[in-house]
Amino acid sequence: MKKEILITIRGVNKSYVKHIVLREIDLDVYRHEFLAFVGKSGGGKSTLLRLIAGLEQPNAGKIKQGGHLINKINDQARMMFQEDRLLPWMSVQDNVTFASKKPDDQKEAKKLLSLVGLTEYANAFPTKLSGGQKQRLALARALFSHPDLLLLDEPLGALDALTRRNMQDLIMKICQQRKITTILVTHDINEAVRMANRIALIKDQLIKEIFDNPYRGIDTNEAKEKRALISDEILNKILN
Ligand SMILES: Nc1ncnc2c1ncn2[C@@H]1O[C@H](COP(=O)(O)OP(=O)(O)OP(=O)(O)O)[C@@H](O)[C@H]1O
Repeated sequence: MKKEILITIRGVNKSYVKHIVLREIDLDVYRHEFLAFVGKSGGGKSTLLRLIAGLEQPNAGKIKQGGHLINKINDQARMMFQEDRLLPWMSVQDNVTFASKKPDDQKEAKKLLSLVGLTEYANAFPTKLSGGQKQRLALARALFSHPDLLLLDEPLGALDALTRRNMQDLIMKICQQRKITTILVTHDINEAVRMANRIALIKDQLIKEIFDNPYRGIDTNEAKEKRALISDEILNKILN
């Protein structure tokens, strides 16, 4: 089956003052894929994500989604961050709908809260939620307007190992079910290799290499071993 391209990035450079963060970035993102960006801290992963989100503009080159130039905030995309960015004065359900009272929005919010396992907290305030529950609510909010593209900037970084793993599974399941193209920035190479079908290594301001990962989301011993090998290879390439 021919893969459909959702996003094209061509010849993108990004600098801050005289500090070059990204250069000569060429990348196609396929519709419905799960792509991860990995690399050293400060290497430009979040910058590339913000460029795709239209929160920043490149100094040179073009980014297009569905053929349209991203030259302002990308309204087809939603982002999730390490911090939950919830609105503490609104109920859990209002955080999903941004306090819209339209019956269809309420219905969709209920569906999303059920999907992320927060139905019983719909009328509570976010302060009642644990860290993991807050990130589940942030996920529900990001999914609210049926985005084509989900941009995840280290959203699981502050969670404990078990909660993190459950969130990884939930995100993978929902993105697959809802056919959402997803790009994840993570420090955790094992997480990238567990979740993504392609992993792009950003190094020396470039996309150095893209690793295909046919073993994502499979929990057999063989798949785990193959993923461990891919993780090792990526780690070696980051370090050398
Ligand atoms: N708004 C900004 N103004 C100036 N410099 C910036 C700005 N945003 C990012 N940078 C710089 O660009 C470089 C890349 O930052 P970026 O956050 O993209 O890296 P990263 O790979 O996501 O890092 P980390 O994994 O630590 O989050 C860093 O040196 C950072 O200091």
